[in-house]
Amino acid sequence: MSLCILCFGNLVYGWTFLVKGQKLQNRRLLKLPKKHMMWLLGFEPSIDRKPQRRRLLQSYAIASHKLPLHGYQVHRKIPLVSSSLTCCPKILRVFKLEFRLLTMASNASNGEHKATKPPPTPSPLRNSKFFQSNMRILVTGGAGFIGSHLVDKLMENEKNEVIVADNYFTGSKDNLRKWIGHPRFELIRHDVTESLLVEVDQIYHLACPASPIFYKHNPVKTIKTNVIGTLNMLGLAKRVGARILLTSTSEVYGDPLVHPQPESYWGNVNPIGVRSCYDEGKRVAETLMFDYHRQHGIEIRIARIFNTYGPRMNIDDGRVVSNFIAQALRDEPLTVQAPGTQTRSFCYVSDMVDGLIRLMEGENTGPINIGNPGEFTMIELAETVKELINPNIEIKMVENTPDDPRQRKPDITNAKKLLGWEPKIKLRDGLPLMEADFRLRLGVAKKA
Ligand SMILES: O=c1ccn([C@@H]2O[C@H](COP(=O)(O)OP(=O)(O)O[C@H]3OC[C@@H](O)[C@H](O)[C@H]3O)[C@@H](O)[C@H]2O)c(=O)[nH]1
Repeated sequence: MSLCILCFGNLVYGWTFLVKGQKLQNRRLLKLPKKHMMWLLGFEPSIDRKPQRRRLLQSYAIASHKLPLHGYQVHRKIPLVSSSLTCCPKILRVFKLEFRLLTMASNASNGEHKATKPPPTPSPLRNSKFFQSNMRILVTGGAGFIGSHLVDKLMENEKNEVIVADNYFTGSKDNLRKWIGHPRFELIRHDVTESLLVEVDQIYHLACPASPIFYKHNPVKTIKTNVIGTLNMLGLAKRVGARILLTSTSEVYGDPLVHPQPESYWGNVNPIGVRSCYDEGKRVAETLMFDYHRQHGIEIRIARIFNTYGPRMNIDDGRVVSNFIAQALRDEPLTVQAPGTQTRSFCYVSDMVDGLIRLMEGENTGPINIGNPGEFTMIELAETVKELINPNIEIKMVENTPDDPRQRKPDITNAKKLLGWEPKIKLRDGLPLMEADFRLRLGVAKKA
């Protein structure tokens, strides 16, 4: 592999990698400190203002003789192996990153899903930030249940700056109160169905109501959020050259006929049902992600999230775990929706966040299932909540809603193999952690 750099004075205008006969080119303005330029060129850069001489003499190219040099002069060859660049680690970092971005276009990133273009050039800001090893990260839906836990984890890294965009439809500022005012944190009231202009390196795109009662409340808005919201975030990723992760859902499998569900299963979804604003919406969002990847080279990641629970879920969120815990604490009957034999697999939120970050940081586009394969019927879940939280409570069978999936369990072979991820927290250990948070928020003390 060899590298050709076009530069003038201490400004680099672009570079070309030659790998196995293939050229990977990028145009990018990069200002390097003089000492780095000297190291690259092997002599001190000088600027000659006369245009012809500028082209012939002072526009230096460092290249293999195999590369067409567009009329630039060859000064020396640099084989791009670590040993030749280790003396200048900052430059090595920039070109390694650049090389990774460019090879993405030529390598198959997900089996047959090949990008036809290299990823868009990251903003100059991102470039300079790599010298400080900083990442500016946008989390849409960051005031929500999973989003706020993700923000906590990202903020633990002192090199991250986090921007949250949330319209507070289901999220709450309260979930982020410990970060408000922090110099590395910014909170914007923003609806993703409108475009957003920010300079970021990574986008975690979570924004969308996730509880069936909320997403069915305004289905047109839900599908707009999934389709227009994802289009807007992909447009942003394209403009600033950011990597984008979509939190898709196990609902893309609909009422699955394959059990457990591997990522290769195409699903069994009702396209005109009451849940389709969400499940079909997320399916379109996945399509958009892959089309932007194939057509524009955008770096994408897709997580298919299975049922998740933990502290900060909305108390009256309507989902089964939050419902059962709130009911148990309020001494109300646990409402099992008929027939009660339908199954779900519940993942504790810290495991979920860990999986999302691994996916973002790794090299696989996905889609990858992130969920806990421990599978329970709703009757079993009610009995567990009763046993752990309130043994005197009644379990009551109530009517179900249309199109409720009868079974759901993730096949996490890919997550284990590709991300080295698997959940650590069992349902019986996670429920008491959520109970403690609900007790605090409901003001219900534990009986002695
Ligand atoms: O009070 C209740 C609430 C729900 N249920 C049952 O519990 C099961 C789970 O329902 P939930 O509302 O918690 O969530 P669902 O599994 O239907 O949807 C979820 O799927 C995965 C995620 O992407 C989403 O967060 C959410 O859409 C359903 O079978 C439902 O009928 C009850 O038995 N009692």
